[in-house]
Amino acid sequence: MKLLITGGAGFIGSNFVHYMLSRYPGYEIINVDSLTYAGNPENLRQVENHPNYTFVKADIADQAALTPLFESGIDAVINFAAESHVDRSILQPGLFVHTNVIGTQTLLDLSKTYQVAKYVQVSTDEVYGTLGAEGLFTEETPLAPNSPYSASKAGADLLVRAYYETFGLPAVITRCSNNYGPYQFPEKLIPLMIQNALQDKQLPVYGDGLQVRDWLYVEDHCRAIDLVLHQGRTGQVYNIGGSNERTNLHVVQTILQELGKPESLIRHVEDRLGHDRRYAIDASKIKNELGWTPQHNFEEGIKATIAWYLQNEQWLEQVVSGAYMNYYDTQYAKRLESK
Ligand SMILES: NC(=O)c1ccc[n+]([C@@H]2O[C@H](COP(=O)([O-])OP(=O)(O)OC[C@H]3O[C@@H](n4cnc5c(N)ncnc54)[C@H](O)[C@@H]3O)[C@@H](O)[C@H]2O)c1
Repeated sequence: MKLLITGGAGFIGSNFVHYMLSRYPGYEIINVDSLTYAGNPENLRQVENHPNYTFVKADIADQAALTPLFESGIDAVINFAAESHVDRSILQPGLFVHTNVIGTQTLLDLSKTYQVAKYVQVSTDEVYGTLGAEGLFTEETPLAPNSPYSASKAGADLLVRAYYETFGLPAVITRCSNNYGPYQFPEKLIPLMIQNALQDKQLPVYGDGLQVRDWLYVEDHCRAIDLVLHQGRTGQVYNIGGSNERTNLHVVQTILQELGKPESLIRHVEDRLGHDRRYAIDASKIKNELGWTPQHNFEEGIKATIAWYLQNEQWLEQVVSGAYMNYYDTQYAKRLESK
């Protein structure tokens, strides 16, 4: 089987490339990634010489660059490539429309033209908007995105649906909750807090920190996508979530405890604009239909994640020293000063 994976140099994509090459050594994998600040070739160093792995640096919205890859015969596309950080989408919505909407539409067109057998769109629970204290997102929950990021992902999901309905493209959508684990860029909550705590820097927590997220260890997400790729019914949406609801504050406190650092490092900062209060997933469809179950609970997964960052401090230093991270740090510094 020949797979085109996009965004494979990012957090979830690189975990998926590792997962697939070890689970299906005979599969051929082409990884297309434009290497934005979030894409890091170091994430794939261990597999770069694998005989069945090819890396292609390209923008998923660049049809001319992608056409020869599709001409070479692709069985399935798994689209991870995205601008993925909500805070950045508030600063630069246009970039999110370019990659998440136009990029997806470009992949859909090529998948249609070259008749790929399966197209998997990796989406997010954020397209459903926010929940109150009760309830869960099901696949029937109406889309109500609140950030430019989630709006661009919802736009992509609607295009995928339209290509299935209009052209019969064999497409399927997954909507997953918050992931954590190795290779996550340290602008996202868990690696950012680990990194700051290790350096005895303040840990900026938005608002009261009582926003709830449903955390899933990245390997469990990879296994879910593997099942959807091979067995998921086309035209369907599958929610993926770990039933690990935790407040952001609890997550930060857990990291501090694990690292033996004081809670006095926590600094509450002005809340994110339009910050969703609670996400929680009903994953019964993928569990009942495809037999998926998460294998990692939060307590064990967060320990493994912290251990990985401790063992890979060089990786952390390398990504943090990038210009974009410094730019981003200054945004945080401004927020801290504004309090
Ligand atoms: N991280 C999460 O918790 C989470 C949860 C649910 C769904 N998702 C979705 O999963 C996917 C992967 O998320 P992630 O956290 O790994 O993101 P990430 O930001 O870590 O990685 C994104 C990757 O896409 C690449 N990319 C960006 N723009 C591109 C373009 N125009 N052309 C080609 N490559 C481009 C980047 O270089 C990077 O390697 C995204 O689609 C995201 O919406 C993420």
